[in-house]
Amino acid sequence: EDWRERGAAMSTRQEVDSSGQVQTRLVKKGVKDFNFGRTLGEGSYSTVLAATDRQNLKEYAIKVLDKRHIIKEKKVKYVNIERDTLNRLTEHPGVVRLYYTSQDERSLYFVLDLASGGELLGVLKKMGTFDVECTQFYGAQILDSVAYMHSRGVIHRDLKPENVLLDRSMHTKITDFGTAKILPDPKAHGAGNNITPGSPIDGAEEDRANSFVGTAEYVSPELLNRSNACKASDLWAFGCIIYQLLAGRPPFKAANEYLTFQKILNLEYSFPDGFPAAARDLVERLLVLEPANRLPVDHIMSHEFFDGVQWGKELWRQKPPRLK
Ligand SMILES: Nc1ncnc2c1ncn2[C@@H]1O[C@H](COP(=O)(O)OP(=O)(O)OP(=O)(O)O)[C@@H](O)[C@H]1O
Ligand SMILES: O=C(O)C[C@H](Cc1nc2cc(Cl)cc(Cl)c2[nH]1)c1ccc(Cl)cc1
Repeated sequence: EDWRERGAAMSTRQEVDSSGQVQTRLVKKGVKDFNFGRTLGEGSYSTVLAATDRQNLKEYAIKVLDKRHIIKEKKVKYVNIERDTLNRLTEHPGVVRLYYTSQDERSLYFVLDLASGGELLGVLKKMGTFDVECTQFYGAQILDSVAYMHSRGVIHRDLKPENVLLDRSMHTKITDFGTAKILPDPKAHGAGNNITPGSPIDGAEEDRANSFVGTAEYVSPELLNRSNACKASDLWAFGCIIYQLLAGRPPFKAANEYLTFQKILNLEYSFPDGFPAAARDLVERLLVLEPANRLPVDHIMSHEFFDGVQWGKELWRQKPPRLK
């Protein structure tokens, strides 16, 4: 049955019922069904541990959050947005998959895909810069994943090499959806309020979640001009990432956030000598102040810079180019 396919989330228990019959019950897995391993990393409100499912020996990443800390730091909204967003994005190889959530009296748990290759940022720092072939491949995987998110009505709002993880075969897995925006579903008119059941939030927290601004170097001008993020905001960040993979540094970087924001609003950046022409043309069509004038996803996919890239399933089956 389908629960076997979703094996990660369910396990069976043998129980004797009132008439003495042995019953096989389907129970949702708890964290006690896992052997916890090494710490993969720490966030401001979370610890991520490698864990092995004792039953099927599969490896996962489990993100553990302390309930008291989440509530004290007023992050309940973010945790529930992360859960709601990940629950909408389960059908793409380029997005970290959430198998299920769990909780006990002290903690919340996200049981996620394990991305054991670390962050793209780490690989880039080790390499210095990527060559065109690697930038094409990793750029294409990130773009394919962003296209999927947008098709599911999700804007990431904090795309950056730090949030692009790598799995064991060095394919990308985008993570960190706590600050994502879920666009109102055009079909479901007035379907209830948008408060997730079981999440005590107040208006101030709601406003904070909406007024979120991403990481300085990748934030789009419209977000700095106090207007809301749109899908094109993720494409601005994508342009910054393509530039950074080839140049080894993001296009807008200054001594402090305020000066970085000024550079963004004045579109103050330049290309290093030798920056490949096709990549330059693509970046120039993405780092555009007016969101509506940025290249849309399908035009990016057919841009000269991505000539030769096989989009769709093939992109996720092929061996990544060796990082040299
Ligand atoms: N699915 C995963 N597989 C492997 N490592 C992961 C996974 N998810 C997160 N990590 C690593 O664990 C660390 C903490 O991630 P987490 O999402 O908890 O916090 P963060 O978003 O990095 O930090 P902050 O909450 O301050 O933004 C990160 O450095 C990340 O590289
Ligand atoms: O079971 C679900 O999926 C819904 C719950 C909702 C939920 N219960 C919470 C309790 C606390 Cl104390 C804090 C938050 Cl953010 C809480 N969010 C939940 C549990 C675990 C996680 Cl990681 C996210 C959301």
